[in-house]
Amino acid sequence: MSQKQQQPLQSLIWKQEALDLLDQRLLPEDIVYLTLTTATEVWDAISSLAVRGAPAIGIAAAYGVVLGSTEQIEEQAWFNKIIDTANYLATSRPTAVNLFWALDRMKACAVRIMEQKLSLIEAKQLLEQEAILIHQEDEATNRAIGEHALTLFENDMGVLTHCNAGALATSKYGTALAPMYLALEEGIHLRIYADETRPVLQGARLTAFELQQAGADVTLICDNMAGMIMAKGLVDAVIVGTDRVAANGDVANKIGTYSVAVLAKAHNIPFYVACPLSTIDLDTPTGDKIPIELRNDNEVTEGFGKRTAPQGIKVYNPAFDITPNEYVTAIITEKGIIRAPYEQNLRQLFE
Ligand SMILES: CSC[C@H]1O[C@H](OP(=O)(O)O)[C@H](O)[C@@H]1O
Repeated sequence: MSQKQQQPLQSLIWKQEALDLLDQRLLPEDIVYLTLTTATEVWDAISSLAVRGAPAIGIAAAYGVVLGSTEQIEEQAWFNKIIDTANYLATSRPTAVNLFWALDRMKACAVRIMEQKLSLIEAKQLLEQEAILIHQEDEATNRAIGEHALTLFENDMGVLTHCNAGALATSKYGTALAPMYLALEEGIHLRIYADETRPVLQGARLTAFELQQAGADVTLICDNMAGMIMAKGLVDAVIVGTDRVAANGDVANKIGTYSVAVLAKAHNIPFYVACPLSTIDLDTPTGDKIPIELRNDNEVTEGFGKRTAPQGIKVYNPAFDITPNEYVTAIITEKGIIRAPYEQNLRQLFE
C-alpha cells in the first residue's frame, strides 16, 4: 500500500469481555474508541450513532448479546436473559434489518446451546463464537460484493455515492464503497463524488474521510450539487448502500437517496444498490412497510454545535427514505448482481 494510502480504521474490535467501538460521532477530527462492557452501552452506542451502518449495527448488537450474558446463575435464567437482552437491543433503531437479522441469529444460537446441556462457561463461549462469526463473515461478504460491483465500473468513471456505506458502516470494505477499495487494489482509477449527506453528514465526515485515507480520488459535494454534476456529465454511475431491501426491490436508505435516484434516472445514469443478503427482508413486501426512523430536531437545527435555525421552528427529520424499485438499476450482493424483476430474483437468492 503506497505511503498516502492507509488501512481504513476498524469500526469494531472485540476484546472478549469488552467491545471497542470507534466513536463515529467524533470523526473526522478525533479518533476515539469507546470500550463497552454492557448491553446498555451497546444500545446507547447504536441509538446515538456512535456506531452506525446496517452491518456494523448488527455486529455491535450481536456482541451486545454476549456482553449481556455474563452474570447468570443457572441455564434457564441464562437463556431468558439472552432473549431479553436481544429483544432490548432490537429497540435501539427501527430501520436497518441487519440489527434484527443478527439478533435473531444470536437467539437461534442460544436455543441450540440450551439443547446441548452445556456449562454456562461453554454456553457463553458458543454464543461469543456466533457473534465473532457474524463479524468475520461480514468482511468476506463485503469483498464479494466489491468484486461483483467492480465489473460494472471502468477506469476513469465518475461514481457518486450518498451517505456512508464503507468500512466504517461494516467490518471492512463496506458495501457501496467495496468496489472502490478493490479498484484501488487493482489500479483502476475512479472519480468518486461523495454527497455530504445532511443532516448527520456521514458523507462528509465518514465517506470522504475513509476514502481520502485510502488514497482514493474523492470529491466532496453538498447534497444539492448532485444534479448539477450529473448534468455536466461527470457521473457515470451511482452506487449506494441500504438499510433494508423489501421483497419487491424497494430500497430504504439514508434520507436523500430517493432524490439521487430520481436525478440519476432523469440523466440515464445507472443507480446501483449494494448490500449483503442479510439486508434483504423478504418478510417486508414493499418499501412503504419499512419503518422509517425519525430522529431529533437538533440534528437539523444545530448539528455539530452551531445553531442554524430559529428557536422553536417545526422540524421533520426522517433518517431514511424509500427508493421505489423502478429507480434501481441493479442490486449487488455477495451472490451476484440482481436485476428486475426483483420479486422473483431476490427470492431465488434464498432458495
Ligand atoms: C452499509 S449500510 C450503510 C447505511 O447506513 C446508513 O445509515 P446510518 O448512518 O443512519 O446508520 C446509511 O443509510 C447507509 O447507506
